[in-house]
Amino acid sequence: MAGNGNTDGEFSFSAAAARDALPRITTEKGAKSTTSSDVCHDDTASRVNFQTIDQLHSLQKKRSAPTTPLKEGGGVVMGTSGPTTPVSGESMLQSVSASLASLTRETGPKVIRGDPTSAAKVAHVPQTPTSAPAADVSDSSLKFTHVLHNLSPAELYEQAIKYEKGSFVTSTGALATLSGAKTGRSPKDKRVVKDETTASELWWGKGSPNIEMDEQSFLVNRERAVDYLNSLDKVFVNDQYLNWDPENRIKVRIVSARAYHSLFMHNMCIRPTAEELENFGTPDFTIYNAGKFPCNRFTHYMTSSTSVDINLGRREMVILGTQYAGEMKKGLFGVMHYLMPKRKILSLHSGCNMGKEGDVALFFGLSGTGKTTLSTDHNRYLIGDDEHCWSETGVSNIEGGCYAKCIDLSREKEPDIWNAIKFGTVLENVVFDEHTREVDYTDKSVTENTRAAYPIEYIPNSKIPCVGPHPKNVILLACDAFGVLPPVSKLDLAQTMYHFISGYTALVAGTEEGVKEPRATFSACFGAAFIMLHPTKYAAMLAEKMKAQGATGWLVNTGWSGGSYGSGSRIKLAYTRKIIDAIHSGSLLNATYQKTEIFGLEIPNEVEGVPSEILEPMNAWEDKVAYKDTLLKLAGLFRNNFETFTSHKIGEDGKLTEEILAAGPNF
Ligand SMILES: Nc1ncnc2c1ncn2[C@@H]1O[C@H](COP(=O)(O)OP(=O)(O)O)[C@@H](O)[C@H]1O
Ligand SMILES: C=C(OP(=O)(O)O)C(=O)O
Ligand SMILES: [Ca+2]
Ligand SMILES: [Mn+2]
Repeated sequence: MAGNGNTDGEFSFSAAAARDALPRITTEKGAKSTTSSDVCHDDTASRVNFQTIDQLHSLQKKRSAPTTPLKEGGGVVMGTSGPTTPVSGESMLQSVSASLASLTRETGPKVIRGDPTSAAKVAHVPQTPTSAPAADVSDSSLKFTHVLHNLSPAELYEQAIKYEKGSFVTSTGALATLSGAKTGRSPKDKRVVKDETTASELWWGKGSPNIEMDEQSFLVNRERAVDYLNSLDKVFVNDQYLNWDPENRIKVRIVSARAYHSLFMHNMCIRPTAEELENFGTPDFTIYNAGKFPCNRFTHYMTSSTSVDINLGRREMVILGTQYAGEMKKGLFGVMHYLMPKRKILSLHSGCNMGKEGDVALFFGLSGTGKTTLSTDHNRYLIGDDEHCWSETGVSNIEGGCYAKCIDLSREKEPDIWNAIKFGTVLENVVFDEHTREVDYTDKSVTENTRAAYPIEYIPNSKIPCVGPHPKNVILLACDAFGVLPPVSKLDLAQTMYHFISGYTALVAGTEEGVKEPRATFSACFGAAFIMLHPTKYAAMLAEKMKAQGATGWLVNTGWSGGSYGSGSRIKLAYTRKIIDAIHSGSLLNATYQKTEIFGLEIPNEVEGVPSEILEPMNAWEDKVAYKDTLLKLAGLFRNNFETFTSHKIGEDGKLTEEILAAGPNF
């Protein structure tokens, strides 16, 4: 779309007209105009730039001025009421048309830019002429699919509110949405295409998150998603980037049915500038998100109506039967876990921040252990809350946004996250007052997994670009609902690797009535759901990098103290923050330590601002016998879990492997 040089007559206001859109009230005759007889003078005398209501409305919106001249001339023009984008041109439409092309029919979709409700005619990409016989023409090939390409948050708000039930503006300006039946990820419905290459490269079998599917079944699901998307009046297309490391940036395209999904990815991926969008070209990876439209069980490998399918060969992902937006971000994370190690870059399920002195810390941990909460630290620069890369040159965030849990969110405890929930932020599955639209963050009526997705720059001290030097501290977070792991312990390299490979956390079993027993989870590399290669590959890279950089490992229990869930209590966030402060400042490195029994963890005798009684977990338990029993129980769970890894070597270093095996609990 041309900036101001549009001459095709379909769109009639110039930038200058827009600037002077509303008539100025002039008071030429000074005091005279204030007399009662002249009161209507300005009204009658003022000149207007519009003759009709439609024209008036057309003046309300000023043409977006792209930051660079556009290549394709002024052929594509928006209507007067539909959303606009600063960048378009035929190349984008052609590229989207290719993305949406059917694999089973001769004819591709007719794509057209802009909102279908828009009054004006807009340019479209005609179908590529093919030698298809007339008999192959179907109704689907006769209709247009409108493409809403990289809409702005404001436009996406309007789309969501107009067309998506359950979309509302909250009192702080966030967009409240509902994700439908699925309010969390569906790991059991994840499928990865097993072909000749991936059969040997990826981690398959027991413990692996990669449940296989064949190419044919993938194509069936892909066609299902594409047909569904093409059957809609409009689809949303986001062209964005992953990874702030410019040399290892990936171009992603997300085709989705909902404005909610488009805004979510707008926030979560890296947002291209108008110039970058202009030159975007062909994406490296494409997601077809058909949302609520299900897969079906006549398709091989399908076991439910939800399927999240990754095809690394085709560089595509298909989502059917779930609208949970986290599937998209975590699906792409899986792709990075495949692509980055090939380039000798370690992908990390961790938060990351940096102190004023340039000291970088990583926060590993499973969902709910505190990556987002603890990496968002008012005294430090936020590099990212969830997905990172560690290359030869340092760390980089994969994403452009954060995805915070909102349950029990409070302004006092987490002011930066609280303040990030404003215009542009997607608020999933929260409950709010129907009149004031104030959100009740304690309300779990829809789900316990309420979420806010916001651009990283909504955190005031975010580090843009989101890159930093090599980490100094590697913090492993475990929310131990058994209450036996110390609030903090210092780890040697072998222990760090042991706990990294174990990937332990134990949460209480959600909202089910009467469930008192914590449920232990072991998830290799603190993110088994997302890794693609065998865990030992990532572990070997982490060991090598930590060794080379002299980084220190720490294990921090953000869970229970003084008893298991039910008798003890969760360690106060304020205490955990003090512990983290002491790690960052270096003061904890110089503390005096003692070793715990069984797990052999080095625990400090003192941490500033934390009651010393809780530092040794046994002290905090009244019932010492129960403590010992629980500790042994947990140690047994660790040992069982690690059995699958005892036959694997970590990297080339046989000695390290032995040390790692010896770094587990002794009993
Ligand atoms: N001591 C603590 N340390 C960290 N988080 C805590 C603590 N106590 C309670 N919490 C809560 O636990 C949750 C941690 O979730 P989050 O930071 O989103 O985890 P992740 O990003 O690892 O999934 C937050 O809701 C936080 O308020
Ligand atoms: C989005 C997710 O990440 P986390 O809970 O780690 O923030 C998820 O696991 O679905
Ligand atoms: Ca998080
Ligand atoms: Mn996470």
